[in-house]
Amino acid sequence: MKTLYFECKMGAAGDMLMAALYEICDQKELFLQTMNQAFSEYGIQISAEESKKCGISGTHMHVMINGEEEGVHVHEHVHTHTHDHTEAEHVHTNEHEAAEHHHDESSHAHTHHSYQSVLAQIEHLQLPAQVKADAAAIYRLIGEAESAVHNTTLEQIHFHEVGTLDALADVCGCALLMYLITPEKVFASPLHVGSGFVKCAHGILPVPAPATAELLKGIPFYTGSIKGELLTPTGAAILRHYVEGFEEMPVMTLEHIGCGMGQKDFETANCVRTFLGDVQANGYDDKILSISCNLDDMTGEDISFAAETLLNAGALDVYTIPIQMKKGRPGIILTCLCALSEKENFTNLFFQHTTTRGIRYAVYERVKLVSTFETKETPYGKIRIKKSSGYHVDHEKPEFEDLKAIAFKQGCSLKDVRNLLD
Ligand SMILES: O=C([S-])c1cc(C(=O)S)c[n+]([C@@H]2O[C@H](COP(=O)(O)O)[C@@H](O)[C@H]2O)c1
Ligand code: NI
Repeated sequence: MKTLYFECKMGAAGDMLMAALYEICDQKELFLQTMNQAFSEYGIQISAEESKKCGISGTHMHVMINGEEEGVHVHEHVHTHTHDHTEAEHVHTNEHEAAEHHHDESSHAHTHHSYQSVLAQIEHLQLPAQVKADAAAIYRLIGEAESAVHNTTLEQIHFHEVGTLDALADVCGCALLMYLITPEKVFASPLHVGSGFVKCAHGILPVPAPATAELLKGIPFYTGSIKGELLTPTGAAILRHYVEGFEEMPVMTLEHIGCGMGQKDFETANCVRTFLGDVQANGYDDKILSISCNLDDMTGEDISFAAETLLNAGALDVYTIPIQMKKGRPGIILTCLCALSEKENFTNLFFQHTTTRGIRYAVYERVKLVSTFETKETPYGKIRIKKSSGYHVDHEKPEFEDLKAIAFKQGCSLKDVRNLLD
């Protein structure tokens, strides 16, 4: 089965995803021609250039607007641009601001885009209907996240950076490339979001930015030690729209590898990698590492902190088992499951956050069913249905986090929410 895997160990922004997809697309000329024709009326010119980071060669996508690169905002990983607006907060909810408007400031001219105006721009583009539908769905995700963050409605929100023309080009570019590549299955790694703060039109925001955090609901992500915004709202929305599962890379026979570069340089190569290949339809087998230690001198609070730290660092699972240790001491086994490649990282975390002086490793062979998601509409919102198949079985199950969110919001039982699906 033709499978696409996004490796987001350095997060993702729209331009990085577009570049990573461009590298694995075998219709590069057609892509550039279609995009440049569709966006010519906006003075946008898209080109692909070789970029090297840490000695690795990849592609950086240049989005030039009237001859200037990515005018209003930069899709790099530490956004240092500020807009010195006099308004304290920049989600505009006034009636008179329902259409686009501009601020002419001494330093720059800055446009705000309503959700409806972005949808109208997408509809007007000369792109295949499926591409426009995907781009609109991605902007709906961003719009819903924005309206949740600012406690307003889709009709009233105004986008700042995410509504600019270069962001629109990134979203449409990714949608067109996905259309040309046509993978049957799409997976991604858990997402590295970065840490610290980011400056943007709203002011200084914590990382992940609030809109990004909304978009991450139900998706495994981690912060890590790199300071800066690694995952942007646009990157998160594109991945949320296309990706069926955020997990370890399945066992696949590779055909193409892509490397999409960000603009900023870090000690670690700042890129999204794409892997396109064949995954056996029956499920897939791989190996995982189990790391354990016995503990008899940590408090419940400290053990819980250690477990949470391991999960935040990207562990596949963390659990404790009560045991009876020597000298009559009650204790626990703390176990973390992770990818083999993460052995050193998790070993360091075990020694840093527990009192243990030794840890044990076990490598397990694992088989997994192939999972896909479908979304069902209910009167109280969407519920994702996880479908798992392979090894002569087919299961389906509503996502518990979706059921829980609706049950809490409506003040009803989980059974009531499950009944909505009948
Ligand atoms: O444009 C808007 S409305 C916007 C909202 C938010 C919130 O978290 S709320 C954050 N940002 C920041 O702007 C850039 C956008 O980068 P893209 O690559 O997604 O276009 C980023 O730094 C966001 O954190 C914008
Ligand atoms: Ni503004």
